Amino acid sequence: MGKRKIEIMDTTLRDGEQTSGVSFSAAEKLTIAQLLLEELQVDRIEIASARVSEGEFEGVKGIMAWAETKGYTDKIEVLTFVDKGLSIEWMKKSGAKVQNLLTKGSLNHLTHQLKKTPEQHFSEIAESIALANENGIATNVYLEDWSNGMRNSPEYVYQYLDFISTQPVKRILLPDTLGVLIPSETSQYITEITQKYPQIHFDFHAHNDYDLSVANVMEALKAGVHGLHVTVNGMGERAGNAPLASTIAVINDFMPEIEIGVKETSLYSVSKLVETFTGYRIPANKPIVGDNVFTQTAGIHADGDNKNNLYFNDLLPERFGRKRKYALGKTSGKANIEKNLQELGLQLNQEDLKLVTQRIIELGDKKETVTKEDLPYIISDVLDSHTYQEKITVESYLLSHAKGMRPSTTLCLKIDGQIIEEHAQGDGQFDAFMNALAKIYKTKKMTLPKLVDYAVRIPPGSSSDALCETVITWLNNGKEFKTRGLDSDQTVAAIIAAQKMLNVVAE
Ligand SMILES: CC(=O)SCCNC(=O)CCNC(=O)[C@H](O)C(C)(C)COP(=O)(O)OP(=O)(O)OC[C@H]1O[C@@H](n2cnc3c(N)ncnc32)[C@H](O)[C@@H]1OP(=O)(O)O
Repeated sequence: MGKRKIEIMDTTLRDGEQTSGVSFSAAEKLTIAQLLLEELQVDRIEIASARVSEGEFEGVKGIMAWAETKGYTDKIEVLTFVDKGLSIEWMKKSGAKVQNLLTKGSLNHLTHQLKKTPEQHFSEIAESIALANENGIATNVYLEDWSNGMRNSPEYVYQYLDFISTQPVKRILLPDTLGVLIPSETSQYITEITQKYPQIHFDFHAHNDYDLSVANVMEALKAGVHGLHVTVNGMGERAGNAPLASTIAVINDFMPEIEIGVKETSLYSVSKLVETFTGYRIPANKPIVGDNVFTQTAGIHADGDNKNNLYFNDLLPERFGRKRKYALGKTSGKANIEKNLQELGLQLNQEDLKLVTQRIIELGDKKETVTKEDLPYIISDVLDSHTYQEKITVESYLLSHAKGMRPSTTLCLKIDGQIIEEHAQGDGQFDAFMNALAKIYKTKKMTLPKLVDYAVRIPPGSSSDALCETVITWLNNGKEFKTRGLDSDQTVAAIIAAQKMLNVVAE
C-alpha cells in the first residue's frame, strides 16, 4: 500500500506569536517564512491574524510580495474573522490569498461570545466565504473550541459540518483550542468525523496544555486527518502548540504509512533562529532541539557507547544537524573523559587519566557540568600539580568584600608544619590575600616573588558559571615563571595559582 501524504501547516508566525511577550518584526516574519517553506519545506504556513496592527499588515504584505515571485501564494494563510468583510478587505490590501476563517466549533462559544444562533452564524459564514471567493481568496475554516464542542454539544458540531460541507471551502481545521483532549478522545472524535465526511480535508490543531499535543497528533493521524498544525519550538498561547521537531520525528520513526516532506536536518537551525528572534529560550531538555538532549552524562552510558553504541536510540543527533556529546561532571567515568579527549585529539596514559577523572568529579561536586573546552585547562592543572611536592599549603582563608569597606582577607598558611595566621586589606580580594601572604613571609624572613602579570581566561563558549583559568606571571631572582589555577571562582583560581608559586619557589 502506498504512503498517505499529510500536509504540515506551520503556524509559528500566527499561533506561535500568541506566546506571551513574543512579537516578530516584518523582516523576521519574512525570514522565518522563507526558511519554513524553502529550507524545511513545510507544506503551508499561517502568518498572521487579520486586522491586528499596522506592523502585522506590513509583515503580511512583505511575505506576499516575496511569495508572488515564487508561486507560493496558495501556501500562505491568514486567520480571519466573521466580521462583515473587514478581514477580507485587510487581506485584499495585503495580497494574501488564503483565509483561515475563525468560526465557532462549540455551542458554548457561539452562545456566550458571539451571542448568535447557529442559523445566524452559518448565514454570516456563508457571506464571508462568498465575499472571499469574489475577491479571489480561498477559504479554510477553523471550528474554534471544537474539542469541547464534541464533548458538550456534538449535535451542534454535526449541524455545522452538514452546513459547511455545502460551502466552497478547501479545508476544515479542527482545533483543540484549550488543549483538553486525551489521545483516546482525539481518536474517537476524529474517526467519527472523517468517516462521516470522507470527501473533506481535515487538519488537526493541537495545544499542549497537558503535554499531550504530540500524542494527540499521532491519534489524529491514525484516525484519518489530512493535515497537522505545528509551531517551531512548540510556541503558542499558554502551553503552546504541537512542536514541529518532535512531531516530525515521531511521524518518521513510528508512522511508516505517513508521508511528509519536511527536512529533518534543518529542524535545529530553524529552531535556533526562532529562539534568537523571540528571545524565548528553548528548554535544555526539549526533545530534538534542546541543548542537552544528545548529551550522555552518566559514566556507564559513555562506556556502553564505546561498546557497540549501547545507549543510542533512533534519534541520532546527525539526523537533525547535531552531534552527540559526553558531559563531564561528577557522574563521569573514564569513558566520558576519553570520548572528549578523542574529540580534542588528546591522549593521556592511564595514571593521568585517573587523576583527571578524579579532578573532574571533584569539580562536578561544585558545579554540575564541566565542558569539553575546560578539559585542556584541567589536564594542565592536574598534571602540573603532581610534578612537585607541596611544602607550603593554604590551609584556610576568609575573603570579604562589602560595599563601603576595603576588601580584606584572613589567611592561615602552613609552612613546614607550622600554621601562621594573618589578616590584611587590599584593593581587591586577591590583593588582600597577597598582602596577608606578604605579612607572613615578612615574619618568616622569607622572600616573596613579585607579581608581574595576572591573566584571567574562561574557556571559549562557556557560560557565566564556567571554569575560570587564572595564569599569574611571577618574578623571582630575576627570573619569570608562570603558575595557573582553575576554579569556577576567579579569586579562588588565583589563590590556587599563588599556592603553586609558593611551592615552586620553596623547591
Ligand atoms: C484559534 C485562536 O487562537 S483564536 C485567536 C484569534 N486571534 C486573535 O484574537 C488575535 C487578534 N485579535 C485582535 O487583534 C482583536 O481581538 C480583534 C482585532 C480581532 C478585535 O478587537 P476588538 O474589536 O478590540 O475586540 P475584542 O478583542 O475586545 O473582542 C473580540 C471581539 O471579537 C468577537 N469574536 C470572537 N470570535 C469571533 C469570530 N470568530 N469572528 C468574529 N468575531 C469574533 C467577540 O465576540 C468580540 O466582539 P464584541 O466586542 O462585539 O463582543
